[in-house]
Amino acid sequence: MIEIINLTKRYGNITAVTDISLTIPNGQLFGFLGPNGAGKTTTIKTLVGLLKPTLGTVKIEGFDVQKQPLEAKRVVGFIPDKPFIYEKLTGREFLQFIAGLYQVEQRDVEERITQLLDMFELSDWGDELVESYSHGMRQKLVMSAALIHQPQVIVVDEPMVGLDPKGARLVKKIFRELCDKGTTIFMSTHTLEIAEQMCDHIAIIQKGQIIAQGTIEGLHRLAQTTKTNLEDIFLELTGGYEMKEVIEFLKN
Ligand SMILES: Nc1ncnc2c1ncn2[C@@H]1O[C@H](COP(=O)(O)OP(=O)(O)OP(=O)(O)O)[C@@H](O)[C@H]1O
Repeated sequence: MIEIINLTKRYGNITAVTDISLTIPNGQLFGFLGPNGAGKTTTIKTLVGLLKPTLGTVKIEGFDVQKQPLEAKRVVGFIPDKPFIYEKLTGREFLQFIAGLYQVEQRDVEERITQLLDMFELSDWGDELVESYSHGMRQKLVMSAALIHQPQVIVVDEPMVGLDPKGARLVKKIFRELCDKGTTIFMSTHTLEIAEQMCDHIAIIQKGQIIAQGTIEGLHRLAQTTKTNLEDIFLELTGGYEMKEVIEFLKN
């Protein structure tokens, strides 16, 4: 479970996030949808303890991310949009390194790595250096690393950007299976159709404020029946050109 309570984040004079509150229950695949610069990454970095809120509180599985950072970090897996990976390690070595940081029981590490490489279709690449990986393979390796300690909550920034359609469908399947087993996923995206294809519940952020939230059906209804500017926002968010192929593939 994730709780965001009256979160505000300012950078100097710029207010990136203004008083947002959200509760995401266990097992939900939650979509955080908004155009560029809306405040998605700022919220995500606050959620995982990389930024300190100006005001408000963020809790992961009941742990206050500011006051109980170690407890919170133990139960969360973070997949950033611009990940850092050690190029001179093999995929397997990178996962061993991350398992060490999370203090995964030594006797479980190899089995877990084998499972993850298999799950993300990287088994043939586990012993190759990361520097030889494609962008999509790196992304799948970073996702494997975020799952190594079997977190109850996953926070992921724009997971589909840079994946090819096959990779996107694999990630969609893995996320759904994780949620079905009770994992909570908080996922940002700037593409309405990605949110539509993947998420149980969506909140729309614009200029740092939540302007609507609900199921995708509920949001479409709201866009048609009220005098909000939701329709314009939907137009802005609908199918970024670069995502068209991925979206088509996800629909099947
Ligand atoms: N380190 C920073 N210093 C100053 N302003 C920042 C900083 N990081 C973000 N901002 C500003 O805060 C606002 C929200 O940015 P943020 O990166 O959270 O948006 P986003 O929704 O993730 O956008 P994108 O989809 O482009 O990644 C923007 O106006 C941005 O310029």
